[in-house]
Amino acid sequence: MTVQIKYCGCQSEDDYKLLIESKADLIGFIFAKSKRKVDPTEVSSWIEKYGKPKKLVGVFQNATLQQIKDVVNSVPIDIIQCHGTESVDQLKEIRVHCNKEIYKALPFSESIIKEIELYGKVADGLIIDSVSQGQFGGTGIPFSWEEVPNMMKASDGIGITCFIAGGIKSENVSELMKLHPHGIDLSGGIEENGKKSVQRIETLERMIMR
Ligand SMILES: O=C(O)c1ccccc1N[C@@H]1O[C@H](COP(=O)(O)O)[C@@H](O)[C@H]1O
Repeated sequence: MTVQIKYCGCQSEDDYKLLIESKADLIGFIFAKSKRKVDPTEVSSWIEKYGKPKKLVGVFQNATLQQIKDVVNSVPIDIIQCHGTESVDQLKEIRVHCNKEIYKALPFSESIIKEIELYGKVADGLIIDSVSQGQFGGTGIPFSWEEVPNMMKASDGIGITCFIAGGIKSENVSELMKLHPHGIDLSGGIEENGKKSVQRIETLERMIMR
């Protein structure tokens, strides 16, 4: 199976131009509290200007249904990524009201297989990310990847795509690829001075050889 690539944290018109030309399957925008947070109106203007050749993801963290609806009504995203402590029932409610695919980010922990089995029944995709110093999302720090094969097996068992996130970059992506993740999700690892970097993206994509 070909690995899916998601590049997240698109912050500017220049980032968007670069990412739509990349090998990414998915491009993510952060609508949660973050140094990468973007304004929906600005995002819409980039999409209008350059088109939408990739699937677009909106990232939220414990947002209210109304906050999510406000973004979905103004930006043509395909997927809502819930990157907080949203419950299974909240995901169901978001799906009913927003009519979009739902991805759930799960913090890597000892109970990750149980979490995959629980959330995999309601989400369309899962993202396993690291937690560092209470921060979840955009940490730039990888978790320990030994469990990746078991996580993929558990996700295969329920027929769901599972991405690995957290501190992935060209220097460590080969190690991760040997464990055959369904998808990889990167933000900081393709940035230089807070902007998406063509060199970093090209180097990473050479390592993946997709
Ligand atoms: O990137 C952020 O700033 C962010 C903020 C809040 C929630 C999620 C966020 N990003 C997600 O973090 C991972 C990748 O991060 P990194 O490669 O370690 O920098 C990815 O799932 C993004 O969607």
